[in-house]
Amino acid sequence: MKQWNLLSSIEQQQLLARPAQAQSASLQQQVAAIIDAVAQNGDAAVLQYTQQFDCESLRKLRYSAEEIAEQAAKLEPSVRAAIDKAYSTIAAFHQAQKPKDITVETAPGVVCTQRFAPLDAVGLYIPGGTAVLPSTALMLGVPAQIANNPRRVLVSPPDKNGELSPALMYVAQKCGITEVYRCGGAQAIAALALGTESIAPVAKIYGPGNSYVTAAKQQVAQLPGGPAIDMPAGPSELLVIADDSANPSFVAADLLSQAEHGVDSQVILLSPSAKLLQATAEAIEQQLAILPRAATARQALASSALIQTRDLAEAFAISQRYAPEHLSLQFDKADEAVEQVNLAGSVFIGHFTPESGGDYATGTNHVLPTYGFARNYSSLGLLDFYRRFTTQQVSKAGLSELADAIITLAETEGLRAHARAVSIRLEEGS
Ligand SMILES: NC(=O)c1ccc[n+]([C@@H]2O[C@H](COP(=O)([O-])OP(=O)(O)OC[C@H]3O[C@@H](n4cnc5c(N)ncnc54)[C@H](O)[C@@H]3O)[C@@H](O)[C@H]2O)c1
Ligand SMILES: N[C@H](CO)Cc1c[nH]c[nH+]1
Ligand SMILES: [Zn+2]
Repeated sequence: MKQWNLLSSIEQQQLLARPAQAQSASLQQQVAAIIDAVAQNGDAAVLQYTQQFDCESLRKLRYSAEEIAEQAAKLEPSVRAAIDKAYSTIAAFHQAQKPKDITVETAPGVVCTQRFAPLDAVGLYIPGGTAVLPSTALMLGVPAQIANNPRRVLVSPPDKNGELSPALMYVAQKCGITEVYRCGGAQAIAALALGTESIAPVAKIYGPGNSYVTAAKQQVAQLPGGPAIDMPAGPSELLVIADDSANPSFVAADLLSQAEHGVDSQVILLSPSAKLLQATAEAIEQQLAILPRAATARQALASSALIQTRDLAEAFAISQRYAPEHLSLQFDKADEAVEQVNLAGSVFIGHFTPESGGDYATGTNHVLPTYGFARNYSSLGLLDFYRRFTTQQVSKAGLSELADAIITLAETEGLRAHARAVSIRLEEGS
């Protein structure tokens, strides 16, 4: 446990540093080589890497419609019901985000519109290395379905038997996703970006993943004509601000829920109460004793921190500086503090709002910016599945109205042809 105001500014900085990401030059080169191999050899390269990393006996990338239905039918009814419940809350929240076109007459005879068009093809990456995450398929599949993107392509690394889980296939079916491929890692991202014999390229790639996936997304986005990507969504993070009114067992459970994701996850507790910090540390130990992923969580806890602050205001300031993926506020009247701590991917307000609620079923999207990018990137939402574009229509009278401004600005910039495109119309009439 550390006391914030006793630390030097370098120590404070070190305490809030994210675990080093595996973004080394050699990883970048390895990913570039995989992308190149897919560019040269298409499906054969995707298949070869998938055999190497995921399933040696894999022979076929694509799931047919019958195979999707067959896998989905194996799902246990209780999991099916859980997915149905999560689907309905996520759909309700994203449906409400539907954008509206706008039309504005900006000057007499000058009509501008802003319109939204669904992207024609979206690639949804569902991680499958250390854990299979059908919930992530809901977070990407539901908005893509509501936006009505004509092509919705799901890729995910297969298990040792070359299969994707029944839960994942049930989500695909529910979200109307008919293109499903058994491949993950950089090779799947390359296939979505460049296209292969069997996978046509997509306009935008979504979804979290490990360092290979993240590096591949960044590299393909820089190719000429390459796809757009959603955001840097890396290892999970949680920052909790709590005071004496919090229940230490709840706080400990929340911290462990994100620590169990991966060894590079990071969790932070800020509190003015030494008593709460101590009780939470004890509760973490008790809960770790019965946690199946305790080894992973322990490694994540090694680069995590419990920090005593002077008061809640100091905790808010630290949180704003860290800009966590998830921020949990566990103190009375937490709803009144949200405006002061808005630099976070998603905020969990009050004692009965566990972070895992948002991971699965409150309705918000769990694909969120990590690594401090919450400072300048948004949480994933329905709008990310659209392109926004504008139109303008100007009548002759409207052009007369704007002519002076356009011609003067064009001449100020030394762009005579721009000015002429206006004056010629007014001189020559119809
Ligand atoms: N921020 C978010 O919104 C969010 C949501 C869910 C998950 N996550 C994160 O996503 C990540 C998922 O990672 P994962 O590993 O479980 O699954 P993954 O699907 O991202 O990666 C698995 C793939 O990595 C590739 N790979 C593995 N070792 C390789 C090697 N040596 N060389 C080249 N390629 C290799 C393989 O192709 C394999 O299929 C975790 O860090 C998790 O915390 C983040
Ligand atoms: N907490 C993760 C995002 O950081 C999302 C997730 C999926 N399943 C469970 N949790
Ligand atoms: Zn989670």
